[in-house]
Amino acid sequence: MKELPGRQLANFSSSQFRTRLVIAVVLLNLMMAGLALQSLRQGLEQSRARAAVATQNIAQLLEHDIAASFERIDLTLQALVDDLQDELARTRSRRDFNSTVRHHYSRQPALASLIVADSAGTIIAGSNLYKTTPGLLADRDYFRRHRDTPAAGLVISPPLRSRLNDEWIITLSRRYDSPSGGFAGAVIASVRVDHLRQLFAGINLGPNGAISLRDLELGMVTRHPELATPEAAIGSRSVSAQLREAIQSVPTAGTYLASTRMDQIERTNTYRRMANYPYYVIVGLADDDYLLGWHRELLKTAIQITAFLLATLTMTGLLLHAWRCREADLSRIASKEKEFRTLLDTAPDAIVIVDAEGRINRVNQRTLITFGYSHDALIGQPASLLLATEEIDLVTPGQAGLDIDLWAITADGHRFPISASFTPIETERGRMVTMAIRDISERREREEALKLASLVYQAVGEAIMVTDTTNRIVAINPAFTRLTGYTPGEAIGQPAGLLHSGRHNHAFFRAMWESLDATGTWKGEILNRRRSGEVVADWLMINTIYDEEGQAQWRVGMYSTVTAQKRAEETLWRQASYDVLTNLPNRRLLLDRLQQEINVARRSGAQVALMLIDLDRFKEVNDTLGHLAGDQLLMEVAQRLQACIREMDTAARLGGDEFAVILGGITDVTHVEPVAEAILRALAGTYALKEGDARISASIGIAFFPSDADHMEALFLRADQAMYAIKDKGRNGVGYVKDVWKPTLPGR
Ligand SMILES: Nc1nc2c(ncn2[C@@H]2O[C@H](COP(=O)(O)OP(=O)(O)OP(=O)(O)O)[C@@H](O)[C@H]2O)c(=O)[nH]1
Repeated sequence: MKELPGRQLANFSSSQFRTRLVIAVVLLNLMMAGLALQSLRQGLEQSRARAAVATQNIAQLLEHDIAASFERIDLTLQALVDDLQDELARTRSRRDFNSTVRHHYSRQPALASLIVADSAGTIIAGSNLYKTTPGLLADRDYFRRHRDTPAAGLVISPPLRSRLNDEWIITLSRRYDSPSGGFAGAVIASVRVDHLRQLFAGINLGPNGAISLRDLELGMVTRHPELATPEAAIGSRSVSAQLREAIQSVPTAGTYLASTRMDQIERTNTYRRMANYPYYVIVGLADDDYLLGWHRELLKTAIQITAFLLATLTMTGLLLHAWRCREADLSRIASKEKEFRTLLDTAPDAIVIVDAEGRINRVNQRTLITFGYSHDALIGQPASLLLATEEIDLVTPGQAGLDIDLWAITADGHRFPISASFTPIETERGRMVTMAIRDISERREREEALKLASLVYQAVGEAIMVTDTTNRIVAINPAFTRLTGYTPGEAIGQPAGLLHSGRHNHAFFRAMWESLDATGTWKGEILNRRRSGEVVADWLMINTIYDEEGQAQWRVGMYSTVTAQKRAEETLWRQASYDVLTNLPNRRLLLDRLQQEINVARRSGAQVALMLIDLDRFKEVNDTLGHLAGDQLLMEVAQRLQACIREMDTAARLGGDEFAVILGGITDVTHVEPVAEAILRALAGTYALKEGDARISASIGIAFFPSDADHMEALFLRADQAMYAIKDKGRNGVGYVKDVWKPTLPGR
């Protein structure tokens, strides 16, 4: 048989599929994660780039602001210097410059103070109240610089503690000269460091942003936000290594990433050295602030990636489950297909499945063996190829469901009879017809043989009766009707005992059945009763027909009439076996039957009872009523005896006034005594003889085989002894062996 496509699908390795699926899902997830990471990295870089640009812009802006502010202050200082020098040239004397100073100071709101010192460093004019302590500023670096270097120009100090109010300030100062050109003093503008810090505070750099202003030695000038740490103190040169490296490589401006020692916050920083002033402006945006959006993006991406992972895992799980279900289905289909193929191939019939076009779609092994084709040679061929009968139409629906005897033809042209049955089946490929073909050659031969046998059976001269296992008549032939007078209607269904004459005892039939059971045959003479009532001796031969399991199925009895010779033999036999006076079996036949019963009892385990019966004082009958009366009484005794026993039991006359009875097949010895008592009673009744009434009694001795004796002669002896014991006791009674004979087993 060809394999179905389902089997090929089932062969596709499921572990291969699972591995590929898992690899694909893992790769897909890795790809998604890679893309997401790439996008995040780009986002991070863009954010950093934007932060760098923002800090650069702010640093530039601040530089301009501070420079503009310092320039304005310088212009004020220069204007004040001009005014002072003009005044000194004009008056050649020192005068009160306070009004001039305050005039200029009022135009500079950024200034903490504006003061004028003379050549000794003593403040001589000021925007605010000032100390007139002589030489108060003489030790200031910027003052000494102006005094010693006429061309010093604008001098900007590092952060200082104001000697006027102790505030942190930086000073911008210029020298002014006397009309002779000598050093006359300095004008000094103070800017509160805190003022600069407030300038920085006005710029929004986020919660963690920072701006600082440092001098060229990187000493802290001011910082926003303020910190109380030593690193953030004015003058502190504690800066990150990254800043030092960046300034070393590019002193003018640059951007770097670092976390400061003072607050440990990671920032993108831009430093910028001011063009005309000794300061670095450093602007830092905290990563946490400017990456807030990126962090949200990161979270969103992580959620998306996780969702994608879960979705793909779920999909994979569902797919694997579906695959497993499909595999289970395929395996079920494959198993069904295997079952189906096994069924087909082990079927005793050739089975051919024919499609709607009448072409062979599928066949079993038996078809190939029966028709002698190869599988491939049959598939696709018209189904009529197998049939020798042309007119059968396999396709027409009406033909399906049909059982019909046809002729088939093998590959080598051999024709043989078949029984074909057509059954329609609906398949996914449309309606098909299953054709089950059975080779009936043997059946045909058997039928022919039976037909012949039947003819013989009908025509034969011997009477034949067939019985079944229940011993009922199932068939008779015309010769049987001629012989017995029974028609088939009267005989068939009746027990075989229909023919019994009642002349045979139990032992006769038992022997017959034993022979039939052992050998299947029996033959002998049997007294049969005709339909007319006449009893006739027939010669019967019985044979047994067995079924395939060896069990008896039929018994065939053949009857033939007993011939004259057989009749003569029968007469002789009767004379030798029966008592002439009483017509009871004589001693010889009795011994025969006793032996038969003993044989049966040996096999069956039952008991046999032998009764010896002797009439009491019979001589007196002879003596008083005459010998004929004695004969008559003996005949009457015979009849009374027979009336007391069953048909299968035997009553015999041994001679004189001695009789015997055999009771066979005894399973319970207590059943024997009532029979013996009945015989006693029957024989004791009055005998109405021609010569007058007579009364006698009898003495009975009973012995059992095998309990009293293990063979016939001994059995006889024991019964005789039991009988004589009764005679001795006074007659008219029943005696048993056990009463007279104490068993001395085994030598009884
Ligand atoms: N009428 C007739 N008598 C016979 C026949 N055969 C034997 N007898 C007689 O039967 C008698 C048998 O007698 P026994 O059995 O010896 O004695 P009994 O009178 O029966 O006494 P017990 O047996 O001792 O009770 C004898 O007289 C025989 O002659 C027969 O065929 N016909």
